[in-house]
Amino acid sequence: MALPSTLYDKLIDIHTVCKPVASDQEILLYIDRTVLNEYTSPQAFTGIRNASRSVYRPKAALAVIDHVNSTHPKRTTTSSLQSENIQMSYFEKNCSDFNIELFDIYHKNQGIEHVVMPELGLVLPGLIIAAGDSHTTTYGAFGSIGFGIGTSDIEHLLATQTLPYQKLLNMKINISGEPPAGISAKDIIMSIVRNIGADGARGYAVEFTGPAITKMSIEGRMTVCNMAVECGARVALIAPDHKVYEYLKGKTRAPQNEQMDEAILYWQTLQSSPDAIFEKTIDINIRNIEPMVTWGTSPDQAVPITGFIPNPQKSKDPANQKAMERALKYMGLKPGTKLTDLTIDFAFIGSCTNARIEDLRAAANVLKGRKIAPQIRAMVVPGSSQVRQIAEQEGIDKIFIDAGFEWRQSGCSMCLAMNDDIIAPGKRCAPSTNRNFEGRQGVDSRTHLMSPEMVAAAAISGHLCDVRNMQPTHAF
Ligand SMILES: CC(C)[C@H](C(=O)O)[C@@H](O)C(=O)O
Ligand code: SF4
Repeated sequence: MALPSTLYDKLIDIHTVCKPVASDQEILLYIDRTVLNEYTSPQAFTGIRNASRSVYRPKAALAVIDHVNSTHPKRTTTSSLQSENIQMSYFEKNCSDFNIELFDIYHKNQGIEHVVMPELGLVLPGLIIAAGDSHTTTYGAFGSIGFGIGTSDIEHLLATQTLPYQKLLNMKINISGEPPAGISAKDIIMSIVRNIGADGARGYAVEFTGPAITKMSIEGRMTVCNMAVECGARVALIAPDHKVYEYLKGKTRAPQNEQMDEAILYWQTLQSSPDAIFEKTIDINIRNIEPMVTWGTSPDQAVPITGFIPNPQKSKDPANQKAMERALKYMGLKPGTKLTDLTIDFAFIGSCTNARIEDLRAAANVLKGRKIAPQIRAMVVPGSSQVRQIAEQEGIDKIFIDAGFEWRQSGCSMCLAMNDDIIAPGKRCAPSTNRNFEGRQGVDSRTHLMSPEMVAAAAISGHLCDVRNMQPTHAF
């Protein structure tokens, strides 16, 4: 009889090509798929070229332009900056030289890699997907192991379809309780990150379990797994269930017909054994959580919207006290200020955390028939060109435009400001993204992370605001 083991251990086991030898703790792991972007892949391709190697399984890779491209509503050869064009054309050359399928900015499937992969059905339960981007953890929503790798690992992966890998410990985060009305998956993961800290899950593969997860949509689960990396988890996992199978049915790149039936039979076996051992278990009840907002420069520096800017003097840990003081200074904030008193300059709905169609619908529910505050610049950057198209079919673009938002093309955009979507120094932004590091949205920019519904509410009122006080005017 097989030993009890976690889903993570089982998947790593199935993919192990070689066990560690002697004192070396690393195993050699088979990787099923990867997704490449123009920003983290160039050196990997250069390395392969310099060593006269080829890509071992080009069909196991998909390439997407997302990080640096312009999101200007009209896509032309001149809409991006010159440096961006150079990066994009080098990527195009690499993909064509090594036979890798590429979605360039004119392709109907272009978008943020972590939105594109699932929507095509390329993320399947039981797969291991490694990619040059830390938010590859998103794929855990499908019971797939996804993790981020550096550029030399991308080279190794492309050349061999394997990676040397150090196994992680197992952590279970069990989420119980009914979420109160007006609470989204983003609020749940933000409150977990706040609770366990920015490195609370460092060294662990986290499996999320519990009734709140079972009830959550696949999009919500993606948001949770996406942000799990913000508490240090290199792998996030949710055991696949019927919602995953339903989501995948009919997706262009997913198995079709009998192959799908067969796949589901296998996927049903992908569960942690009931008596599996997790090195750490955390129980979180979400019965009382509130919409969350970050006040500082790390995703764990967050408070409920009904709260106040915290006082570093109250922290017992001197290192934390210092970090809080620095964050307050950078953010231009004073302890004791009411969160809802903070006025904003920008509102941004985008990123691989919260720019799927479900997120756009949720924000549009709040915005319909309302106008954003006059001093604010607001933009929606759909997670993918497909999301953009669906939104246009549903008339969501009009709701955003009527409210005063710019309706842009897809990309990472203002999530990390590598193109020309940049927040000016000292300005405050309410985005639906996942990182609020210093300079993340532009030099000296100030970021308050929140859910897309909360971004919509902030854009309307001109300051941080509790979306629960703003009745939706519409429901999709
Ligand atoms: C640019 C890339 C290396 C980075 C990541 O790995 O996550 C980016 O996508 C981010 O979100 O910070
Ligand atoms: S949208 Fe943001 S978090 Fe996601 S891959 Fe792009 S830069 Fe990274």
